[in-house]
Amino acid sequence: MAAPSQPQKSTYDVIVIGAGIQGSFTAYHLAQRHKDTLLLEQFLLPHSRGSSHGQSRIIRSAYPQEYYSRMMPDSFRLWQQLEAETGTTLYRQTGLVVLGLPGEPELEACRRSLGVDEVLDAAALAQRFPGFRLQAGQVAVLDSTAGVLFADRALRAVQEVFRRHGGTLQDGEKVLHIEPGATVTVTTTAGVYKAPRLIITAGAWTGALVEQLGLHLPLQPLRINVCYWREKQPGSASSGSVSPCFLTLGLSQAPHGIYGLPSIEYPGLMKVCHHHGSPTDPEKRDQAPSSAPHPDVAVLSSFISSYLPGLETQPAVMETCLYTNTPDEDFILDRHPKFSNIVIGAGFSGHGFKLAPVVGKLLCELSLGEEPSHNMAHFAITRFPGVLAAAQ
Ligand SMILES: Cc1cc2nc3c(=O)[nH]c(=O)nc-3n(C[C@H](O)[C@H](O)[C@H](O)COP(=O)(O)OP(=O)(O)OC[C@H]3O[C@@H](n4cnc5c(N)ncnc54)[C@H](O)[C@@H]3O)c2cc1C
Ligand SMILES: O=C(O)[C@@H]1CCCC=N1
Repeated sequence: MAAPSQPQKSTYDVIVIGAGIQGSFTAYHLAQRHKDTLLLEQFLLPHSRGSSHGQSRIIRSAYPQEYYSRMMPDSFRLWQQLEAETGTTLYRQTGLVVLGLPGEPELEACRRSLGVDEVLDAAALAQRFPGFRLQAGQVAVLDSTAGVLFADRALRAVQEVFRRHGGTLQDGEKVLHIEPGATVTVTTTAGVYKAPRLIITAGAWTGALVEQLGLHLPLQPLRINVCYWREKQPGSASSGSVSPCFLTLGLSQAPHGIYGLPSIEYPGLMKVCHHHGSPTDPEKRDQAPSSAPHPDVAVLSSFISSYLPGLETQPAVMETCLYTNTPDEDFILDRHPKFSNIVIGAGFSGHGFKLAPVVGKLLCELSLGEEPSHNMAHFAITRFPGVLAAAQ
């Protein structure tokens, strides 16, 4: 006979909506500060419907924008802390090469962000990493700190520590309504909860959730094809032990950028993706016909023939994932302009995973009314005009 069910607890110090990597790290920091925290997730965990699933993500210090590169030491430190707390390996150092043209402003900014850097020309790159072929005049900047984060494992680890610190994670429970006020009331498919503070980290669903709070954020969800490409000779081009991650900056063949990771999750298959996708509604992402032409795959095939000749030019595996882009591709980490006890973390624009430990810390600090530990100027909601035009 089932035990009689406990009356459901309904009041917390903080409620966090969305248990992707950003919401989970936010909840982790709150629980470590002894805040009684409820983390709500609409899908049963683990799931592959948002942005944080899959085996791998790039972590790197090289960033064209110094406000991200300055956060990276803190982020590496917090990832290591999570590894120690859970006794799991979450990161493999592989190095990363940034491919571009010498003098190109973003590439030069990346070089500066590294402090000490190493620049390889086509011949030096081919000698060091035989899988890569640069075109004449192009160079590669080497970030030796970079590597691969084991994404699914990391998400499990951070949620495990959150729970260990007394946090409550309820999955399969979708937030339907948010009532602002000194006490915020959150109604889900299963209950009603109250807290003096709310944090929204709902990924591609954030735009719709904050609309009901009178906020129109310029967030564009994109459907991304995650492509894996087979090595012509297994082990030749891209083995995880000898090959770095890469990304392109400012190459005319790939204006949005292309990035890749060595064969780690699927032996013999290298992950190479376009840093762009097609606009989508997260509720309708499965309705895209599978036979639709994939212009990004054509871009990738052409790039692979030129730059990674050891790979076959048709993808062996294709999965999907979501980006949520802002117009400037900078994050949104801010309080609601009218309801200061509601904090929003969104718009990670396809590069937020590596920084999630810091994002979580900043959202926790904002919510608790503390001085944020990094410069927040680039993440303000007010950089977008007219967001409150529809305010209640
Ligand atoms: C293909 C791909 C490659 C990437 N590569 C890199 C990389 O190499 N390096 C890097 O740093 N970053 C990378 N990123 C970006 C990174 O993965 C994302 O920035 C990050 O995962 C965003 O996390 P999130 O928590 O904001 O979103 P999500 O993981 O989508 O989490 C939001 C959660 O909120 C839940 N939710 C939404 N609405 C509700 C509701 N009403 N009620 C309850 N729950 C709700 C959702 O179900 C979801 O689980 C990549 C992203 C993709 C797609
Ligand atoms: O954030 C990252 O490092 C990756 C690679 C470059 C494009 C987006 N994500």
